[in-house]
Order: sequence, then C-alpha cells, then structure tokens
Amino acid sequence: MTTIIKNGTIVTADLTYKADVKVEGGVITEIGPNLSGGDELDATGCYVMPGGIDPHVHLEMPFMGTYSTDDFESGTRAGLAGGTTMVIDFCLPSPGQSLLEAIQMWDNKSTRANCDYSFHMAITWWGEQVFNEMETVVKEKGINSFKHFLAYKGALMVNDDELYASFKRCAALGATPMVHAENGDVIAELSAQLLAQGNNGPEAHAYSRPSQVEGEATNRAIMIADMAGAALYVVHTSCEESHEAIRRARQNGKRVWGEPLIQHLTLDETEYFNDDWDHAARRVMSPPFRNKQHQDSLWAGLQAGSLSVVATDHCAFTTEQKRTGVGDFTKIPNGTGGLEDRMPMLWTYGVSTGRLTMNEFVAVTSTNIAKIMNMYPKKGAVLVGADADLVVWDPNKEKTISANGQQSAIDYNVFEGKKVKGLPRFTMTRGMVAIADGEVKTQEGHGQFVKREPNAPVNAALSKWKELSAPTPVKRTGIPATGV
Ligand SMILES: NC(=O)NCCC(=O)O
Ligand SMILES: [Zn+2]
Ligand SMILES: [Zn+2]
Repeated sequence: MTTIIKNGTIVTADLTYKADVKVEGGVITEIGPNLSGGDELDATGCYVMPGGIDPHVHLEMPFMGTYSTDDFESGTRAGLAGGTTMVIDFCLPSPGQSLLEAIQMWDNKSTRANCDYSFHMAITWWGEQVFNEMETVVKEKGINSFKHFLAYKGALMVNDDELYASFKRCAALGATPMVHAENGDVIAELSAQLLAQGNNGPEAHAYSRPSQVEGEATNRAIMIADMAGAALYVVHTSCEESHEAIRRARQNGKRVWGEPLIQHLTLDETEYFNDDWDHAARRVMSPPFRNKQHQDSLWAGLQAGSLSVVATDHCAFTTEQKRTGVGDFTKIPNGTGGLEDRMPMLWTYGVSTGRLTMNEFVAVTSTNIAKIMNMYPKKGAVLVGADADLVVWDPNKEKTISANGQQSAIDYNVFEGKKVKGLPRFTMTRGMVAIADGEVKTQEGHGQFVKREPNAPVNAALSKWKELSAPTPVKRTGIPATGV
C-alpha cells in the first residue's frame, strides 16, 4: 500500500521545509515536491514530524501490590491519539528472577501493542546469574539499556556496590545504565518520621522526597558511572539539584542525559495541597511535583541542551487503586498518566510560548531519544528508509484535556481542564494510519518489538576515551632493589 502525505511542512530536529512524503511497505520511500501515486493524506497547514517516542512508560507494571491499569493496548492507543508512535517499557524481574524469564513475561504482555515498542531491563537484584544474563539480554534480546532504582527501599532499590558492579558490566557490554535517582534510605527515614507525626495524607509523599534526596542520588550515580566507565541516563529529572549535577557533569565531558517529564514541567506541588484527598493522591508520583523555580530550571535545561528528552513515566492507577493509601501515604501507588498528553502539552507550553522551537520539540520528543537509545534513523527521523512513524501535526487544532473520552483506561486525568492547541491530524505507525482527525483506527497487535544494538556512537566514544585514559603503570628506569 502506498500513501502520500501531501502539502505539509516537514519539521525535523534540524530542518523545516515544504515537501510531500511517500510511504510504502511501512517505510518512507520518497520525499519531495508534488508526489503522487497512492492514497493521499492532506497535510495542508500542518507540520509533518517524526512520531513521538516515549522512552519511559510502565504498562501493566506490577508495583506496590497492584498493576498499573493502562496495559500495552490502552497505553499505546493513548500514545497514538496524542502523536506518540513508539514507547519503551521497563522489564522488571522480581528479586531472584531470571532476566530472560522476565523478558518472556513482558513479551507476552506486549503482543497487544498498537505501536512499536522496546524494553529497558531493570536490575532489581545482583548476582552471578544477573551478570551472565546481561550479556544475553544485550547480544540476543536487543536490549541495550539497564535501569537501576536508588529509591523504593526493600523493593526495587539496589545498593551502591551493586550499582557500581552493574554499571561496569553495562560499560563492558556497550550498554547504557539508567537510574531512578532518589536516596531510598533517607526517604524511608523521612516517611517513618512523617507518619509518626500524624502526617499521613498525600502531601506527606512530597514532604518525604525533598529535592535534596534527588540531587544527592543523581550526583552519586553520575560519579559512580564515571568511575565505572559508563554513560548514564537519569530518568524523571524533576529539580534544580539534579539538573545541576547533570549540567556540571556534561560540562566536564561526562556522557550523561537528563529526562524531565511533561508532568514536572507543567504541574506543581500545590496539587498536593488540594483539600480533596483523591485529587492529591492521583498526582502522587516519584519524584513528586516541585515548585515554579524547579520548573523554570527544567525548561531552561531543555533550551540549553543540558536536559535531553521529555518523557511521561506513564504509570496509571485508578482512583480505587490510589485509595489503598488512605491513612498511610506510603501505600498510595506511585505513578501518573501522560502518554496521550505529552506532545500537545509540550507544544502548547513549550513551542507556543516560545520556550522551544519546533525543531527542539522534535529533538526532545523523538530524535534525541532515538539517538540515545541507538535506533536512529530507523526511528525519530523523516528520511528515506526510516520507519513511517509520523505525525501530521495541526497547530490550530484545540481541545480541553478531560478524562471524558480519553483513551487511557483510568478514570481521571492529571491535566484535566488544561487547554491545548496543537494536536495530531493524522498519526501513522509504520505506514498504518492509526488516528485520523480524532477517529481512532488503531489495530491491536500491530506493534512490533524494536531491537536496539549496543555500542551506540556515544558509548563507543566513551569506552575508547576510558581505555586511553585508564591508569597505567609508570615505566621506571631506576627501581630500588627490594628487601634492602
Ligand atoms: N514514578 C513513579 O512514581 N512510578 C513509576 C515507577 C518509577 O518510575 O519510579
Ligand atoms: Zn522511577
Ligand atoms: Zn518510571
């Protein structure tokens, strides 16, 4: 089947120009003026951009005694409705479980995906088996990124010795370690203290995770990665302290990326002070929403390039699930939604306000992610030969975000009432039109797993540099005799 996207303006991470796009067999086969010979999609007045890639989602995630409600079907449908054409989920082995067995479980869940997807592997425990299986995960399973939690003590958290060992293994395999950077020990202490003082509402979740716990853990992870010779991807960077550590590291030549979430960019801590318990609990996530100064820092980081991508950490729980934590904030399942709204929210609050150019928008929602995760230009590009994961973006289309009519399976939306201007006219996943003028035409199971090779250019450059600058013995001529 041949489709021509006609009369649009192509916007990539570095170019803006008028051209038509021909799509055949799921890939882009021609770009140029006046193309014909297929079904036509009218892109008059629209921008034709690489579809969004969300590098951080948790679909049907087993967490805090339950499962996140959006699964690979509803989650990817929500993504497509908002212009996102690929997601990367986290494969989470339970303690002691084989990494390969966990991949099998994630493979089973993801067969329902409506768009392409990939996995990061989480390192949730450490031992010889994990060390050995990491090689198979990279070389045979096509996963080149490994996530480490410094928070969630007693559950997903790993200690510094495990972190250093795993980071070294990642470096040796040409893979990228990732980190959820919050100091889990301090959070556990603060949480117990708050509960003992009668502070048990959702606002105490924010009190228990001040920005210092994030700044400390980010800096620690950066330094440990540097000593291990590994690059580092810091997920959900939410505050100036964490951004500062990332900014400093990058200025010093360290290969570190920071990932703010659309929620942290546009929602703030006052949400937790709402006197409706449900309203506040629905917004409980880690790290919590911050104040305006932290938000300004994140926006500035996207502008300056010290922060690289925008994600959602989509991990959606229903109100019923959130209510598990009535009387004890530590039991409120952590996570919020955002897959459907990331692109329109970032366009409205970023591009339309002049904080980001359109090209920067494409970079942080798609191209930078494809490059860091080593799947560019198959993904994240409008180029001949690239997958036809495209969004025809109408900058004049408007809506007010509401849980009513959303694709996500949960019963509320943390962006409820926000007015957005800039929405998909068409979203195309590997050549298939999944969204057409608001009409959802997704096909369950259309999504395919995207294998990602190790040794991305930056990882390869870093390992060469680390090899050249490794400690070497000094060649001496005059060595005194021993035992004299
Ligand atoms: N972020 C969050 O609160 N939930 C999802 C799991 C994680 O990424 O920490
Ligand atoms: Zn996290
Ligand atoms: Zn997450």
